[in-house]
Amino acid sequence: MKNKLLIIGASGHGKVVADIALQMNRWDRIFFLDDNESIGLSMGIEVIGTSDDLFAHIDDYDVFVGIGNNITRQKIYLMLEKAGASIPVLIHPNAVIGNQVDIGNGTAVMAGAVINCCSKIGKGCIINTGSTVDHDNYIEDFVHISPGVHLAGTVKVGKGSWIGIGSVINNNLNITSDCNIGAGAVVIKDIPEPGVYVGVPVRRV
Ligand SMILES: CC(=O)SCCNC(=O)CCNC(=O)[C@H](O)C(C)(C)COP(=O)(O)OP(=O)(O)OC[C@H]1O[C@@H](n2cnc3c(N)ncnc32)[C@H](O)[C@@H]1OP(=O)(O)O
Repeated sequence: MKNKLLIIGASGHGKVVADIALQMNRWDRIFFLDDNESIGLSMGIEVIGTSDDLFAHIDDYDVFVGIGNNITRQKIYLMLEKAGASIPVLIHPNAVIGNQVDIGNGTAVMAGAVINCCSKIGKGCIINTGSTVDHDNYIEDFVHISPGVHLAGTVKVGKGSWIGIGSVINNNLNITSDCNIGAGAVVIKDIPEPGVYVGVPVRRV
């Protein structure tokens, strides 16, 4: 662990990530990188360069990808991992994490999220504000569980899937990789095919 943190992405998601890092009180200094060169400061935190500058900083900083898009976050995360970057886990102090929960590097757990016992969360995930991930879930890498989502017990969510805000997933279900579940959806059966699913119960669109 380094005493400085560099967050890639200074807009919406990156700011929430920075807020968690500040609340964790673990780093002496926090900075952003962002490809929008017009952003000098975000949340009062200095933007010190663009993604082109990333590898110049890798030895001196812990690095976290603060980008909400699953594909972009995965791409940058894998580059960082390959380069040997130190990538922390960020957990808001007001998240609740149960016993025997395993959380991969590069994952952010936002305020009010609850991850119950024996769940495994992959790397580069977002467990967003006020979502609940109940017991024995398996959330693969680069998944986004949006704000207010409820995953019942023993749910599996495949790599890169995005579970939309306020949706509900019944217990003992598998959602495959690269799915996009719409806002407010209810999933009552396995989803074995990648795609976009909306409604109550969900239908593919
Ligand atoms: C902190 C944060 O902000 S985290 C981010 C939180 N945001 C989210 O979770 C966003 C979730 N995204 C959605 O719900 C989106 O609407 C998606 C991804 C499901 C669909 O987006 P698109 O692929 O662009 O689909 P599009 O908008 O063209 O809609 C396709 C059809 O699905 C319907 N539809 C789209 N979303 C929903 C939804 N959530 N519930 C019900 N129907 C929906 C549309 O009305 C449309 O129906 P029609 O063909 O009969 O007219």
